[in-house]
Amino acid sequence: MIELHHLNKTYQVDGRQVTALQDIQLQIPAGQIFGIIGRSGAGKSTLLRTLNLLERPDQGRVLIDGIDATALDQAGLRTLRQQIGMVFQHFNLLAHRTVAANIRFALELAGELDASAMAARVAELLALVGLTEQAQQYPAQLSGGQKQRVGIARALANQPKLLLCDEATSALDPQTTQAILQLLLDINERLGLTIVLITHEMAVVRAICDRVAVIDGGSIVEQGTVVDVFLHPQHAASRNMVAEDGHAAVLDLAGKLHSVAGKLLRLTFVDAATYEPVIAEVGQQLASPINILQGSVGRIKDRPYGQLIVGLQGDVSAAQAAFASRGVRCEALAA
Ligand SMILES: Nc1ncnc2c1ncn2[C@@H]1O[C@H](COP(=O)(O)OP(=O)(O)OP(=O)(O)O)[C@@H](O)[C@H]1O
Repeated sequence: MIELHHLNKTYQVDGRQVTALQDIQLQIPAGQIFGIIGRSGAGKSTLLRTLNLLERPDQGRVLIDGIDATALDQAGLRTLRQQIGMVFQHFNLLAHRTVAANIRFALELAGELDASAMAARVAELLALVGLTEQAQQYPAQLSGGQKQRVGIARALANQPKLLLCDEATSALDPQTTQAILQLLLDINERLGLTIVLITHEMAVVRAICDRVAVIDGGSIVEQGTVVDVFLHPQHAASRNMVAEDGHAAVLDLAGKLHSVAGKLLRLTFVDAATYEPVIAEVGQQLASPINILQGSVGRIKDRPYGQLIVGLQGDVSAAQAAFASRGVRCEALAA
């Protein structure tokens, strides 16, 4: 478990103060994939770097499994950092070392294994990220996705309990992004390690995260499960992020449907309800037609969801009760 308590960070730029982090309060459960999403300049990198104290907060505490990282001496910090791997947007590989030697470098720095143990560990890591065949190639001979696989293998070399990902897929095309996200998901499930990632894309959060915090202007403006934040964003910054992931219509439609007769409802289906003929059943039960006006379906991590705006001629409370009894959230919207 990682706990951030009242973190503040200000930079001095040309004699003026730039607030990068403002009273950050976060709890990141062990074993989860936790996303921090925000626009450029929101404070994501600064926040991520406070987790391994690459950036020291001006105020506040960073607790990792109950240990206050901000109070550690240099030796304590070195030990802590060995338990934290980091993956970078631009890979940060050593150009003159082969793939295997790039991964081995992390083991050499830790200095805990002899040569044969290092070779065995490197082979294991290459297999984990699917690069056994490329072991003797140099970074310049690799695709972006392969470079990031090396970056991930290197970050995992010393068996960290926490992996920090700094826009790990932002330099990759959409297909490669999906492959790298699946690799991170696989690693999280197989090794049980906690992953904290920063991104400016809700699609990344939706694909693999369990929980998400939205950062805006250096403050956390919203946090929760991805299902809650994605389907019911409360803050304007979160709504914009969701909208950019192609979910705008359902979120913003309500105000544009003045001409529709009846009441407007937003229905949210998650998991099993997604596959049931709920609309038809409720329409029959209430003996009033339900008119589908707009909709969106997809997946949040491994969970199917659907969100519909419907028009209803009948009684809203009865409809809400009927939908609730079938596991569907139903909100009345102001038309
Ligand atoms: N070393 C620094 N010196 C001065 N100002 C900084 C420094 N690092 C960050 N900042 C400022 O702090 C604020 C937050 O920056 P940060 O890099 O954390 O944001 P970000 O959300 O990661 O942005 P991006 O997605 O563009 O990387 C910005 O206003 C930035 O200009």
